[in-house]
Amino acid sequence: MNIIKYPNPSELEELLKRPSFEADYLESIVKNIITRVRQCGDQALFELNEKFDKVKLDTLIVSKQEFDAATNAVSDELKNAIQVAAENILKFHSSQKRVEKPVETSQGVTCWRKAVAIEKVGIYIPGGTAPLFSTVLMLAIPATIAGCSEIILCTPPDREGSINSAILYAAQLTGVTKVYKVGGAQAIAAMAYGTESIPKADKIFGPGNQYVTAAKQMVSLDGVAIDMPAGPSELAIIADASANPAFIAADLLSQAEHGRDSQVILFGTDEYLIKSVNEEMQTQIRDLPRKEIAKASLSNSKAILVKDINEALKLSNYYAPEHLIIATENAEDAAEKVLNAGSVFLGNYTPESAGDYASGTNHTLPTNGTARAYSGVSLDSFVKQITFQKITQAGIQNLGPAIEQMAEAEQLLAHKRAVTIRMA
Ligand SMILES: NC(=O)c1ccc[n+]([C@@H]2O[C@H](COP(=O)([O-])OP(=O)(O)OC[C@H]3O[C@@H](n4cnc5c(N)ncnc54)[C@H](O)[C@@H]3O)[C@@H](O)[C@H]2O)c1
Ligand SMILES: N[C@H](CO)Cc1c[nH]c[nH+]1
Ligand SMILES: [Zn+2]
Repeated sequence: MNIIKYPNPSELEELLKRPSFEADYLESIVKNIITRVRQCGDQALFELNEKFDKVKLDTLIVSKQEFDAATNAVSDELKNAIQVAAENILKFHSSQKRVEKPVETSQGVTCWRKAVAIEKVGIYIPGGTAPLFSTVLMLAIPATIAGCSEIILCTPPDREGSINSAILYAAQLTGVTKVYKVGGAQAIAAMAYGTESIPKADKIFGPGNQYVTAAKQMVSLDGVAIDMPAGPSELAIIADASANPAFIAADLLSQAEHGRDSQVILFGTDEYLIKSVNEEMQTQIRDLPRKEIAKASLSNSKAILVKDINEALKLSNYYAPEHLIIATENAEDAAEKVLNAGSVFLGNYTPESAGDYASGTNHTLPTNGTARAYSGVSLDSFVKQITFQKITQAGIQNLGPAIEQMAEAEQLLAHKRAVTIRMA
């Protein structure tokens, strides 16, 4: 990783730039894909599967036999691990349920709010470079807790036309209704507009590469809701001399191995630590099967020497990482000053991989600086909050004059009459 010492504020924008495709190029490719799916439905999906995933299919839906075979193919050890993760994700997301009490805002006027599940949700499970079955748990478990009645899933097939067994096992375990063999921007378009085989969803969830993320953003302009832009993985680490360089190197590599366009940033207060982390990474990368991917993403990454923890926090808040590890003395104190991040990991024994798989928090998180305003997926993502109100006859006498005044001032006299007629 490139080491940068004490950067000037004027250099920050360039220094902390994310790797990305040229926007016009990405937009034109994704727009074409969406248009083809809207015009030709399943036929376009079959053609795009051939073009991008090199597989010729004659049906998109996963059959019962395929689900059964997948359940048999997953080892007991992996099933047990999935169970541990699923229980923690269930516990953490169930704790997010809350019931609000009705409020009498004025005498005779009662208002309340109720969370109601989004009926049809579409979840995208990445499968281009790695089959992310953990993402099935992260999306389908909160959808099930919320009570969504239809949970459909799209994921790219391999060259034999199969879906990874653990993805199918996790889908079955968590109540996914149907699974379809299609990936990329075409899967997002199919769930947004519907095709002969794939039903239209009310909201689309899930991470993916830049094509998937751009497609989600484009279809969201057309009435379908999306969770957030959850693109290529990112990790920032704030570390001081108390951090363990081998742990830090392992964490940086863990996100670098996701994809060539992943990015990892180390903000260190100690030059010796930064050097040791770099050396450790060179050793640890050697036996990684995905070392070429990790190397490519490390070329987009940086280690930045800063004067102190406050400076590191300032830069991290500016960068707004998807994940932030704080490996410093008194990490909890530093955490109080985090303003922008998707998910934060504190201390020396909290690897980011814990949140990716099994601690309970959600790993579908905002990237590309959108953590400045977006939250990661949670139970709230799968419900809409509907407000209700009930006004008694005495209540309308009480509140009516204020409404009449305001309606008259806005020159909306039919609004005024709807109140006056009840007060007579
Ligand atoms: N932010 C998060 O919460 C989060 C969580 C998990 C994973 N991720 C990220 O998700 C991404 C997964 O990416 P992936 O590529 O492995 O899988 P993916 O499933 O997102 O994308 C694969 C699909 O991309 C399409 N595609 C490939 N090349 C194309 C091209 N030239 N033109 C048009 N479409 C093309 C293909 O249809 C293929 O099916 C990684 O970047 C990872 O870092 C993010
Ligand atoms: N780190 C990814 C989110 O950026 C999530 C993930 C899934 N599997 C492994 N990691
Ligand atoms: Zn990960």
